[in-house]
Amino acid sequence: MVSETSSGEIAYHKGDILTVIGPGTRDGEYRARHNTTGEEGLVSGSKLREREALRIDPKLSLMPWFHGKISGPEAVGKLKPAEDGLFLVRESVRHPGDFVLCLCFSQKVFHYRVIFKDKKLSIDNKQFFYNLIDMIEVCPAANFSAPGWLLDLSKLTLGEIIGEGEFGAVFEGEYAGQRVAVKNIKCDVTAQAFLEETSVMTNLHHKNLVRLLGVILHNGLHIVTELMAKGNLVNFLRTRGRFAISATQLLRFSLDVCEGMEHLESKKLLHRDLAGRNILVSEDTVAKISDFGLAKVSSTATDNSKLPIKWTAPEALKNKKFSTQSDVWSYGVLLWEIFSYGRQPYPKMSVSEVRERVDQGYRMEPPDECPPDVYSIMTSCWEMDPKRRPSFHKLRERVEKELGKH
Ligand SMILES: Nc1ncnc2c1ncn2[C@@H]1O[C@H](COP(=O)(O)OP(=O)(O)OP(=O)(O)O)[C@@H](O)[C@H]1O
Repeated sequence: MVSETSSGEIAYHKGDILTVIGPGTRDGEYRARHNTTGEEGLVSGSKLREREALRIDPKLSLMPWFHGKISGPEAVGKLKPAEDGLFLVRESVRHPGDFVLCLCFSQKVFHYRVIFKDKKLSIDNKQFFYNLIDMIEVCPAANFSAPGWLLDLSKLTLGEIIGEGEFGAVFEGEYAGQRVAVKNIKCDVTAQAFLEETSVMTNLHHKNLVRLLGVILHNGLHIVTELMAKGNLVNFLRTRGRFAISATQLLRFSLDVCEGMEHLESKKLLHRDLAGRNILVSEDTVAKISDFGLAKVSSTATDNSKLPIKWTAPEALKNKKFSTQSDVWSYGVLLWEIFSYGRQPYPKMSVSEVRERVDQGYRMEPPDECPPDVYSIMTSCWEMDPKRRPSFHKLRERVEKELGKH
């Protein structure tokens, strides 16, 4: 996502950490990405100070994954049980000063040597980092976990089609004895973009985030996730309705989604397409967020015309300013969907009308029989000024409190 001020300069405060990603348009200027907001833009070199390489101290709590100078077999011992995605970084015994990343996949531990070139670190010689913390934050997510998450085609059995997405059909299936959902993406370009984005999902484990098991490269790309037997939340609510679903259940769904979003917030990850259609319901009626990390694929590949206008915050529509706060706006709309039992937001209004009127301060009425405190949570998510919207952490507390009353 590229979001910049009108002059193309990146917005930052003193002390923020930026990653230089290339030269700027003028001498002494760089293109940089903000490590926290993810924004990209230009910055003058005179404003930058190189972040010092962090001293490698095994006690440093910022790096619980750093285990100092230990041998390969010792690392394997520490990574037991070898759960997929579990990793540590060690200093090589044979080559002191060299670092090795040890990553578990499929009961095995893979050792990747960390390349040190021009005072920078890399795993793949493509992306370079000033220190291990930055590398670990990005690498398992972006570069080498995706190949590690390749599943075995022979263990997959495909069943019926259970859904149809923008990029292809979704099948029910079984993988190594587990019930799964499989999304098949045939278009090469889209598949490549998805493959890069799914690596974000591999690192996220939370009870309210749909779990990605891995991918299969065959006939395009197959994305294998846990099966969410009760389908998407909007259909779930519409087909059962207010006589079958209690207000407590609606609050439980609201809390489920909020907890999932709080987890993304804590990892500084954005969803960008939070909406009822992207929430799935499990066999035991737990709501989980899907398509996180994937939303970027559609928003970078397309222009504004593809944005889900009715769910997108005004500043994101206007200046592409996506942030956790713009996800909070969408969460407010999602709450409205939940409490109206799956109605389309801004009923009877066209998207252009919504855009214009919301900008002028119009907000949706509460759904029928919506508890006033829940409506007040929604409207707090729809503050025009993103800074005035609550965090997901705060929202979780408010929804929990509401649930306590039921
Ligand atoms: N893990 C799953 N378990 C059960 N059903 C699923 C699962 N994933 C998707 N589905 C079903 O398939 C439908 C389409 O899903 P998909 O994520 O492809 O759609 P989408 O929201 O259009 O996403 P995208 O825009 O990424 O293609 C969902 O609405 C849901 O009914």
